[in-house]
Amino acid sequence: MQKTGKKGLTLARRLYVSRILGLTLGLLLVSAALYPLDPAPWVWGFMLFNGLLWPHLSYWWARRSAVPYHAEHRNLLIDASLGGFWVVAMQFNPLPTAVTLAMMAMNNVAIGGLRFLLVGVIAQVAGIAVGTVIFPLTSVPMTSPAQIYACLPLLCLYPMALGWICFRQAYTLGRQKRELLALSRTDSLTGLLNHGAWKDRLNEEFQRCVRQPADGTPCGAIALIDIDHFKIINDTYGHGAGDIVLRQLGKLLRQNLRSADIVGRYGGDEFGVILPDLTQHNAVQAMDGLRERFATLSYERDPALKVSLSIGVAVFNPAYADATLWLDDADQALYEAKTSGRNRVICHRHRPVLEASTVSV
Ligand SMILES: Nc1nc2c(ncn2[C@@H]2O[C@H](COP(=O)(O)OP(=O)(O)OP(=O)(O)O)[C@@H](O)[C@H]2O)c(=O)[nH]1
Repeated sequence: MQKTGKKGLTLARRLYVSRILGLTLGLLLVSAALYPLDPAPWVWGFMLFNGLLWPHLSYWWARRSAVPYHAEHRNLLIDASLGGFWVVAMQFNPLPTAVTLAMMAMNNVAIGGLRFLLVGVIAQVAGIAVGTVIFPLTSVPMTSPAQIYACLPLLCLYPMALGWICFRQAYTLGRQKRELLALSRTDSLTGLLNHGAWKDRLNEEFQRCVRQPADGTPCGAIALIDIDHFKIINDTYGHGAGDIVLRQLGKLLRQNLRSADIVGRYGGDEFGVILPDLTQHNAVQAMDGLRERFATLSYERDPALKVSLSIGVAVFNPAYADATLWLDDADQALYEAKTSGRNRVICHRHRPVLEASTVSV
């Protein structure tokens, strides 16, 4: 993340490194091509400025500008036009010319796609036009063996560096995409799966149960958990205290269930749990253990606060056409738990399984 909030600072930093490398190696190539042409001293001076000072000056310029992103686009156009200029100064020496233009094209297409490639070509043509006025063509130079060697470092190292920069960028984007995906599936208050993500897992679990052979092995159960009189808790102790209760319940669920169990915040004060491979008896026992533990929790901020849970459980039934029917049965059991006095676990089939006062399965 950019701490300053300026758009394009990361791009400017990336270009700073690649510009230092590209122009330093380019300096070697241009010097080798210019040397036999015996250019004026100012040409050598300008070449040294372009190769050694321009990378730092352009970075400083981009950092100081209000929008470094735009400044870097301008800098890249200056790079391209200077490239055109040096091509003429080298009297279109074939290999240095081809390497210079190809490396710049690769740079521009990597930074701004085809559109920027085209704009870069126009800038190069402008640089060539200026160069032609200053350096009229006098010969048709051939590339000497020394000049071929002078081209090799740029030819070999620069594509590798640019490839590495692009790889790092793709890697960072991939990581950020994964982080965003995880965030989009997480409930920010409790850190559990959110409604949509939990329902996706329920559908997956339902499909697994449908595929499971009917050999008597239990497929599992789901539970809907609702905090009793949560509205009164909010009204009496404040919304902040209500949030603490929700977080406590999330923590209790995370810490007391198996790693295979899938917990999510279904919405408001309602939580969903998928309990793979458990029998009805075991699922109800696990939920009742949670209910009891939660009822004993105390709250530092509000010592008088006591909170209970109502829980509806439904085991998988092969007759279900889809996961919604499974969920409906758990919801119906939860409704029964609420209407029959709260603070209890009810398993679907309209039969009270566990109550606060009577623990029998
Ligand atoms: N503090 C807090 N409250 C929430 C949040 N999301 C929903 N609520 C509140 O949760 C309460 C849920 O209340 P109801 O659905 O009426 O249920 P209840 O008061 O628990 O009553 P019963 O379920 O019948 O026992 C509402 O007052 C919502 O405003 C949240 O993220 N934080």
